[in-house]
Order: sequence, then C-alpha cells, then structure tokens
Amino acid sequence: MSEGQENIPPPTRLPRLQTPTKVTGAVGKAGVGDHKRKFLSSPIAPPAKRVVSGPSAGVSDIKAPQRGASSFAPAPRAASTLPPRTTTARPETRASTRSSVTAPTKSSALAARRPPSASSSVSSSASSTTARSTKPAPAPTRRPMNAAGPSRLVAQRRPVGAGAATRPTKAQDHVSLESLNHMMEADMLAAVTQDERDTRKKLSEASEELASLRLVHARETADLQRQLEQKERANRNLEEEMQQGRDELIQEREIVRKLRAAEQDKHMTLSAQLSASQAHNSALQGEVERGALAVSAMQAELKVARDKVIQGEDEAAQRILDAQAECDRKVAAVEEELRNAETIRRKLHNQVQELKGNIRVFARVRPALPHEQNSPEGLAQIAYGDERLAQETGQSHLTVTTRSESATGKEREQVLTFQFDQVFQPKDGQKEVFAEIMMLAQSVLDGYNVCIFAYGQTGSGKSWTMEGGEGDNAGMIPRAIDMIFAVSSQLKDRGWKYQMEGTFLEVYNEVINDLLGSGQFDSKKHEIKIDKDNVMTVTDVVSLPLSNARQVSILLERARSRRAVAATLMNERSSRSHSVFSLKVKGSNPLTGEECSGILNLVDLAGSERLASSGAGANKDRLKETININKSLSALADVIGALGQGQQGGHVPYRNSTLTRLLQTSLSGSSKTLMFCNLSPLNAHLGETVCSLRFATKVNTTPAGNAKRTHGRASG
Ligand SMILES: Nc1ncnc2c1ncn2[C@@H]1O[C@H](COP(=O)(O)OP(=O)(O)OP(=O)(O)O)[C@@H](O)[C@H]1O
Repeated sequence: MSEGQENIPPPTRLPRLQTPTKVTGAVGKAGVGDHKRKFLSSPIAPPAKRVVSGPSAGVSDIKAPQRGASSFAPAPRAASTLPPRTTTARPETRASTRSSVTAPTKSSALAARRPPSASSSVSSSASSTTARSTKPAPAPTRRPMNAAGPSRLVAQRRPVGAGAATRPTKAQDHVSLESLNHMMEADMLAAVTQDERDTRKKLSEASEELASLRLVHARETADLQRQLEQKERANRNLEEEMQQGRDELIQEREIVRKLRAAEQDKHMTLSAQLSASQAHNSALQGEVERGALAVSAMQAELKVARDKVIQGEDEAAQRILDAQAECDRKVAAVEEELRNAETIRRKLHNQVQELKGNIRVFARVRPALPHEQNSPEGLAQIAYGDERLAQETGQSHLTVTTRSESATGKEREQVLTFQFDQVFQPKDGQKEVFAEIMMLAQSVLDGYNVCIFAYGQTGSGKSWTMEGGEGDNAGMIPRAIDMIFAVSSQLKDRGWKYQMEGTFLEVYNEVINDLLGSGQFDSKKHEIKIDKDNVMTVTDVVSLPLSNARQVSILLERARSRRAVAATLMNERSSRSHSVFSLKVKGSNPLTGEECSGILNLVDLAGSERLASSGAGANKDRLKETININKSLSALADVIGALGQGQQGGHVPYRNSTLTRLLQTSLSGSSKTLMFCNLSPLNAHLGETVCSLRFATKVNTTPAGNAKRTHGRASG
C-alpha cells in the first residue's frame, strides 16, 4: 500500500448508502411528535451528541440498523475514529472494540508497508474475501482465492505445471513458490488496489451524497425546528388560552354562584313580601266588604235624603215662585215710585232752574295765548271775586281796572265791578264750565226750550267755549249732546222714549244759510214761520234724525266746514256770522202716558267788536258784515231786555233781526236762556271787554220770568 492510499478507508467499511428520501419520507409521514421521537433515536441524531470524524462513520451509523452487524462489522479504522465516549461502553463492547482497534495499530500499519507475509496475505485475503462476499459479484478477472491460501494454490498448480514427469528440485520449488507467491501477492495487491480505488471513488460519491443529504437534512431539520417552535408557540398560546378560559370559567362559576345566592335571597324576600301582601289583601278584602256594607247603608240613607231633597226642592221652588211674584209686585211698586219720583225730580229740577233764573249770564275770561304772552300792552287788570262767597250767594263778581286820559290830560283810573251768575277764570277748563250748564241742557229732555249763547268780541273764545277742541277740550255743544243721549238712554228704563233731529243754520248778513245743505253754498231762500201753537219752522232746511252722539259730531263737522269764515284784522279765523245748532227732542212715556218736546239752541254769535276796531275801513262788504252783526246783537239785547222787563204779554222786538226772529220761540217765556260773555285777557282789548261786560250786565239784570214747559198727556 502506498502513502497516498493510507487515508483511504478500507472497502470493507464502506456502507451501502441509503437514499435520503427514506429518512425524509419517514419523517414526513410521521407527526411532529413522532418525528421528534424518531429523530432523537435515529442514528443521525444531532451532531452534538455524536462525534463523526469521517464520512465512513456517518455511513456506518446510517446503515448499521438496517444491515445488521454481520456484513458491516466495525472496521479498525472506523473504530479508532469513535469518540472517547464509546470507550465507556460495556466491558465486552470495550474488549471487542479494543481488539478491533489493535488491528490497525502502528505495527500493523508498518507491517502493511512491508511486503505482505503469507499470514498477512492470507489474513488480508481472508478479509478481502469476506469483504467481497458482501458485495456484488467481483470482476471476472479476479482469481478465485479463498481461505486455503497459497499452499493450496501450489498444490493445485503442481499437477498442472510439471506434471508427474518433471519434479522440480527443492530450491526450484522454493523459487517458483516464492515467485508464485509474489505473483499472487501482486495479483492480490492489484485486486485490492483496484477495489480500494473503486471503494474510494464510491466513498467520495457517498461523501458528497452524504454532504448533500446533511445539507438537506439540516434544512429540513431547521424547517422542522421552526415548525416545531411555531407549534410549541401555538401550543403555549393554546395552553394560555385554555388557562385563561379556565380562569374565566372559574369567574363565571363564581358569578353564577353569587347570582344564585342573590336570586335565592330575592326569592325569599319576594316570598316574604308576597306573604305580607296576601295578608294585607286579606285585610283589605275585609275592609272592602265592610265598606260595601257601609255603602249599601249610605245608599239607603242617600235615597231617603234624595227624597227629602226632592221634596225640599219642590217646596223651595214653590217658595221661590211666591217670592218671585212678591218681588215682581215690589218691583212694580218701586218702579211706580221711581216714576213718581222722576216726575217730582223734574218738577224740582225745573223749579231750581227757574229759581236760578231763566235768563242767566256767565262771564268767561280766556287765558292769554302763547303769542300774546309778550304783548307790549300786557294783560288787562282783571280781578275775580271770592269763589266761596260766590257759591254761597250764587253771584260772582269780576273787577276790571281801566286807565284813560281826561280832557285835562290827567290819567284817570276806573275800577269797574260786574256781577254775573258765574265767572270763569282763565284757569277753568271746559269740564268745569259744562258742570254749570249740564242741568240746564238736561231740561230739554223734560220738555223745556233751552237757548245757550256765546257772546263776545272776535277772538274772545266763543267758538272755543261752544265747540272746543278734541277730548278734554270738547266744548259745550258736544258735551251737551253726549249728556242728552246718555240721559235719554237711562230714562228708557223708566218708560221714556225719545226721538231727536237736528238742524244747523247760519245767519250771515241777515240771511239764513243751511249748513247741512247739499251744495257748498246755500242758494235757497229760507223763511221763518211760526204757527198758532207758537211752533217755529224754517222752510227748506235739512233736519237730520239723530240716534246717537256720533251722528251729531259728524253733523257738526259738516256744518263747520261750510261755515262762512272771513279774515279780519283781529282774528284770522274770525266768524262773521251767527251759527245756530238746534236739537229738537220729542219724548213719550207709554207707562205714564206723558209726552214732552223741547228744543236745545246752541248759538255761536258773530264777533261783537265795534265798527272802529273791526278793521272794516273802506271795505264795504266787511262794513256791511259789521253793521249787520251789531244790528242783530243789539236786537238780541233788546229782546232779552224786553223779556226781562216782564213784557211777555207786551211788545218784544223779535222782528228787528233775523237772529231774534229765529230764536223767538226759544227766547220767549217758555224757554231757559244762558249767555256766555267771553272776554279777552289782553289790555289791548280792554275797551271791547268793558263793552261786552256792559252788554252782558244788561242781559243779566233782566228779571227772571217763569219758564214754561211743553208738557202734557198723550192723547192715546
Ligand atoms: N278758554 C280757553 N282756553 C284756551 N284757549 C282758548 C280759550 N278760549 C279761546 N281760546 C283760544 O283763543 C283763540 C280764539 O278763540 P275763538 O276762536 O274761540 O274766538 P271766537 O270768539 O270764537 O272768535 P270769532 O268770533 O272770530 O269766531 C283760539 O285759538 C282759541 O283756541
């Protein structure tokens, strides 16, 4: 054997290689656990547990379990490569191992380098034969060599080569034997060498195959290891989940246990409550039964009471009927008394009015207007009498102080005192003024003729007093109308029914204009006629039936818009005509059979200023207006004066002016007359103020006559 061949393992130790698929297949078919189990017990266990120094050891380890120990007994070289751990095997194993190991010792190796001895050749031959016997059929060139050794070969050749005829000598025999041995050894060596080459080649292939198998195995092992780890992790997770589930199950069981305990407690509580409720129900049932008995008793009592009530109601109804009848009788008696009282009141009322005088005069001083506050001549010096004394005596005083220059140039101061039925100061409003005339106006409903004048110079406040402004500033006409309608409505309860109609006329330049006419200017000629019953009528004038105060206010507005107004120096709205509003009232009382009729005349006279201060000048129309105004006012004063002198039966100059003719029936003895003397507070108007006061005094000093009412029994 050469040096290069020493490391080549003997062919006898070459195992038969198994295909890797066998191992892989076994692992693949088994489960993870099985694989693990088989893996651990497999000859190709993890390298850490085995020390494999060469490919032969691995191969023998793989084949050993399958082929058994008979054909692959551990070779000396293979044994020498085993790790020390193998030497700690059982004694017999160690002995066999030692014996195996001693075979390829150094001496034996040296012996192998020497020419092989017969014994060694035989031994080698034997081992080779043994080795070959385990292999497939050797090459046909191999000579049959068995355990008989060279001696047998010599013995066999002897008859073949020399035959019986030629017997060699001892030396020749020795040489030929030796050469034969050499030849045999050479053959054997060649054969062995060839075997070793084949074996080495196969070993190399097997090593490569083993390396690839190991690689595959390592990969598979790594894969399996990963899978195993994954499985282990999954297993741990499953175990953790199982543990968690177990814990939850324990908790759930605990909750169920508590719930059952609570439910049991609740059940016991409810049972106790049910028992208590049942007991309570029983008690209530008893009470209900007792209540039902009580109700039955009460119903019986109620029935009795109802019967009593019905009987009482019948008796009460009868008593009510009796009382009602008695009441009706008493009401009728009271109403009769009231009617009698009303008649008495009317008589007394008119007696009072007559005592006050059928011709009365009220003086009224208006306040200074805003633009008059700074008048250069200032306010006139007017003084008023004591109001309390006036109420006691029924007469009021007004004092005017005048200053004038005498013919000698000396200033003369004159204090003039006038007495009237009432004096109203600038501070007195419309309401206070009307309070003094409302009883007079109401006399119309009692069948008396009433005539109220407003007299005074232009701008003294006549229109303000008679018509006034809005709301609280309403004058005597709207207030008197409202009151008459209100009182007539009240008198309905006492059986009185009233019919009213109104006319609104204007006397301008002694001509009568109908302020309720259809055209803007009245072109008709109106005549005043008085029949034998002393009833005065004006021809072709509109007389509007009036049923409420609202209609009257519309009538007044219509008349106001048609009234002739001319500008003068003293008042831009100065009225240059006399306006006469007449409200005719007819009343009847079917209960008493009484009838009555009266006329309320509310007269806003034209300005009374003297001709010199009227501003007429060369204006003929204005001059004519002033002359006619003064003429009519003078005639009025004459009439009132005549009436005051007691000339009722004598001559009264009614025909001296259209105004006095128009007011004849109202001014005659059957009427009540009131005159407002309106006065300006200005010093500049003091002269006209004194003239107005003197005119009013003339009217006021007229002795009062007895007013007559148009009153009688209804014919039917
Ligand atoms: N008592 C009063 N309180 C407040 N203002 C008044 C009063 N009297 C009159 N006036 C005012 O004085 C002014 C003149 O009054 P009014 O027009 O009534 O005078 P008149 O005498 O009717 O004049 P005419 O004769 O020209 O019609 C008006 O602006 C009116 O509002």
